[in-house]
Amino acid sequence: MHQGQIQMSVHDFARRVDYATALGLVLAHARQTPQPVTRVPLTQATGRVAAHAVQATSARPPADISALDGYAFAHADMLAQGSLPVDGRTVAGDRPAALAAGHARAILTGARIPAGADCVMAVERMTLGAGDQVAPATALAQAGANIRYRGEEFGAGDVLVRAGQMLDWRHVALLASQGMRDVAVARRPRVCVLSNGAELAADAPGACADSNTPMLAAMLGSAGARVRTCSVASDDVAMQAAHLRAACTGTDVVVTTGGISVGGTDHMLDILLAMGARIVFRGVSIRPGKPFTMLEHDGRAVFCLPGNPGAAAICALAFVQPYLRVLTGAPADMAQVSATADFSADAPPDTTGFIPVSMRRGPQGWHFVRVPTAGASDIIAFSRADALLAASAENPVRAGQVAWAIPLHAPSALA
Ligand SMILES: Nc1nc2c(c(=O)[nH]1)N[C@H]1C(S)=C(S)[C@@H](COP(=O)(O)OP(=O)(O)OC[C@H]3O[C@@H](n4cnc5c(N)ncnc54)[C@H](O)[C@@H]3O)O[C@H]1N2
Ligand code: MOO
Repeated sequence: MHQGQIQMSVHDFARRVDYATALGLVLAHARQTPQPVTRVPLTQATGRVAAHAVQATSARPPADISALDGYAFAHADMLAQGSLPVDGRTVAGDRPAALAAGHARAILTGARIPAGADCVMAVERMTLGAGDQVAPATALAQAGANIRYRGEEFGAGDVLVRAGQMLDWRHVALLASQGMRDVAVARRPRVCVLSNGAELAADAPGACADSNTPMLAAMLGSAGARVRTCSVASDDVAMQAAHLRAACTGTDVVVTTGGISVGGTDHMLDILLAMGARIVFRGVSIRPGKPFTMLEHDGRAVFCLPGNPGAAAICALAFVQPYLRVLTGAPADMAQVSATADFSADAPPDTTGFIPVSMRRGPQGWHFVRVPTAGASDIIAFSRADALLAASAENPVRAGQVAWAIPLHAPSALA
């Protein structure tokens, strides 16, 4: 279909944009479409993005406290008298009475320092003698020793979590230390992944298993999206249109794979245009992934990824993931990794080539090593690689020089 001259001007890739332009358009759209805010319990906050900055409501420690189990006393008294009688015991959670003049106080770790004391020594460094007198068994500690001072970690009003911070156990600990039980976060983007093509039917003569739907659900789900999927094992326009309309219902983002090139069964663009969608860009000068097309439908982003699984993965990593991050208020490129390239690569003019690389630790640090790939349909290259390097005429990869890459997995999975 659409073999005519006029039709081709909409459908072909003559007006494709370059990588930087496409990414800029993707991120600009995300910035003008912020996610609503919701509150989640701290136990469910990992992987969510803080909607606002959170400030400390109280200092930490909230008072001067003992770092040890031992005895608290006035340094000058111990220096003058050599030993001091013990006037009692203070434990964590107490509000201790002031130290009786010329006395020591038994004190436990985390307990408040009684007024009048300015030094703590560990119990194993002191001897307790007749008449409940304590004396240093070793050299007397310095004044101020073994006291954790009020606010030495942070003060009331200090920023504990920045807006846009991806939360994990570190922030959970900080917020819990303030008595907080929940936190305001951006709602998880609701994504529908829709694959299409008659070859996806199990009984098709040349059946092809749908790997794109599970792949993208896994990738975008681990990037924080709430993903639902739909596999349309047909090239029928009416059926695909019905599923695309359903995909748009109740979602923030729609991701399609397949049916976006210029073949006779590539219907995604026509269906979306008929639904009133607007083209943001049609095609990108990247390899693989050239047919990647972005539309906007009723305010939501619709990303049409090529059906070739390797190309679909690259477009999702390079564009959809940053989109989802920015949508939730997180920085777009928080996940880039750098290392020294151990190979050189140029890209054809006006094209950005994506190169899978593995990361190897050498005596001088980490290196990017090229992973062979069969191209746009290749998915095994990704499981042999750790990151994805972008090479262009302006930014060629040069052996011995530092390069930046999009990681394919969490750093803990590095061999
Ligand atoms: N005349 C031109 N033809 C093509 C061009 C071009 O510029 N001019 N671009 C080529 C490029 S580059 C790509 S990439 C493909 C993209 O085509 P589509 O996005 O329309 O994808 P399909 O044709 O539907 O499928 C391509 C390929 O991928 C397999 N596939 C599809 N869906 C899935 C899935 N869910 N899971 C696994 N594999 C899937 C499908 O069987 C095909 O082998 O267009 C070129 N053509
Ligand atoms: O750009 Mo296609 O995605 O190379 O096969």
